[in-house]
Amino acid sequence: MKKIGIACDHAGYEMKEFLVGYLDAMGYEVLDFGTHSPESVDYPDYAHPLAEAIEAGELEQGIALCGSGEGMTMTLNKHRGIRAGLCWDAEVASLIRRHNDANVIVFPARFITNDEAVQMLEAFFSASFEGGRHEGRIAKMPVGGCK
Ligand SMILES: O=C(CO)[C@H](O)[C@H](O)[C@H](O)COP(=O)(O)O
Repeated sequence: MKKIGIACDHAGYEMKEFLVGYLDAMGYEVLDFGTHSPESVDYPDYAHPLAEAIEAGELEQGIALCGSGEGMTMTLNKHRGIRAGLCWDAEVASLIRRHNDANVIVFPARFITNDEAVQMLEAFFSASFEGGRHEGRIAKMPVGGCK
């Protein structure tokens, strides 16, 4: 069974709950890092634990959500072992796997529908890293990281 981590702030809470149900129905084992209510919280408090679990090898991939997706993406990408891509459509969701070997997909929950999120997730899960010319580009990414 494939294990997937998911994290959000209050702005992504409702969509996160929907996606947890969807992933469960699809047979994924879901590790839910919260948040667990619509009460206002700070997205880094949820982004860092998801990133750390991936870096520790507990998970291969994750999903993150906040209002615009930007705060989650910025925070996750401070981790050397994380390549998080903010997605607005299925083609980009596929490309972040195929070209960037992304290990986290991020959704702007206040700007997309649940159906759009599912379409992007399906594209993300069904794509694989193509390697080749993209290998060297990925190798040049890490600079420091805060974590
Ligand atoms: O980090 C963000 C923006 O880059 C997220 O979209 C947050 O969810 C958003 O800032 C939360 O906004 P709120 O007014 O505190 O609900």
